[in-house]
Amino acid sequence: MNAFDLSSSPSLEIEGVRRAFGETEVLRGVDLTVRPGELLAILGASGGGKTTLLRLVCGFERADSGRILIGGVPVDDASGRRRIFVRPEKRGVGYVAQDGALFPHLSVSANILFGLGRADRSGAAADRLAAHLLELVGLPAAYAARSPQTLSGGEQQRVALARALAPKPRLVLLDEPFSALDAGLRAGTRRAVADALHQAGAAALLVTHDQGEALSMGDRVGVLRDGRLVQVAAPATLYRRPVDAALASFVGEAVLLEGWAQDRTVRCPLGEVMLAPDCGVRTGAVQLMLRPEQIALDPNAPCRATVETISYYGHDAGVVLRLAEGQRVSARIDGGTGHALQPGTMVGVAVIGEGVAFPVAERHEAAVAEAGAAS
Ligand SMILES: Nc1ncnc2c1ncn2[C@@H]1O[C@H](COP(=O)(O)OP(=O)(O)OP(=O)(O)O)[C@@H](O)[C@H]1O
Repeated sequence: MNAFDLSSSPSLEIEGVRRAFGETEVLRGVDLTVRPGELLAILGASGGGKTTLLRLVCGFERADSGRILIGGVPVDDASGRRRIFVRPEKRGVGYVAQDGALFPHLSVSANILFGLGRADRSGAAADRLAAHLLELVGLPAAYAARSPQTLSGGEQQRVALARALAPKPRLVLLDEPFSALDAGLRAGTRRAVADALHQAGAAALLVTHDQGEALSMGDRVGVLRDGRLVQVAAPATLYRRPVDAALASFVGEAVLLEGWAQDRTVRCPLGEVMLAPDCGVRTGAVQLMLRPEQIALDPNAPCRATVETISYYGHDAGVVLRLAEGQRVSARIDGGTGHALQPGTMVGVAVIGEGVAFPVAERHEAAVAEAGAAS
């Protein structure tokens, strides 16, 4: 077994946690479980309470109510009569900050071993441990003697992860760990960090405002909104089956159209669109949600639209189409086809696959029903 195989490490449980600063309630009842060995990404807007959540788990903040358990052991319990609060250094949690926060006056190796007891920080065993951790995060063992300033930002973040893993924590917390990296370094560093965490078997909670990061790294992704987790699901489920229209737009680009649902189809300005079987929508006024890659240009399609704008990205292109009834929809199409398009061109528009529908509030329902009956 790998010396850093922590797959038996227990998970994190957060139960009904609330935290306010003055009058502002930042977390309003958060419930979450991180399974052993799982990388769970929390996606939320800036100022939404992501860092506060991590600080609560670390023990840098205290919950106003609710409980936090690490490995089944309560570390912060404000739910009962007896207040429990375990100090940060006793929680067995590793932390990777936004900028890595490496000590510039220490070597890479000394940084990695910093969190260990004095006796474990020197000698042949310490050197082997540093080399092993460097290998785990995908860096050459020769980096041990280097100074952090001589490393790229992405390499520094890998060293920060190696440091967080050195004391074999039960849980690693990552607070927007790639936000300071440029796009070129970000993708590779994300992959290296996710691989190292999985190899170490460490459970991890990562917070980010970057949906691409959350979807690509998380085994599951939770969306924090208005102080609550509105959905926690596998990345593909979150993308394909968001629980509401606002979440659909927050997690990727969404095409939202008003329509009327009946018998697993929605009648909308794009024609009749099939609904996913697990959509669970009853007959009535709905907002139909499709993703831009589900909107295809098809000369034979009866639904017609005018090309308004084309954004060419090379491998693909984003096209804004105006339907006959005036609604705008975004399509993501093949780059070559997009390059050949001209604004003002009339095209046929078809839908690929099934949509998801959200019931609209009752006050809209009457108006949409009326429009549906008239068409
Ligand atoms: N110690 C504090 N005292 C008062 N207000 C605080 C404190 N810590 C956080 N807040 C406030 O709580 C809210 C949430 O902050 P937090 O840092 O948790 O958000 P975030 O989602 O991590 O944001 P970002 O993505 O911008 O880092 C903010 O409005 C912030 O100003």
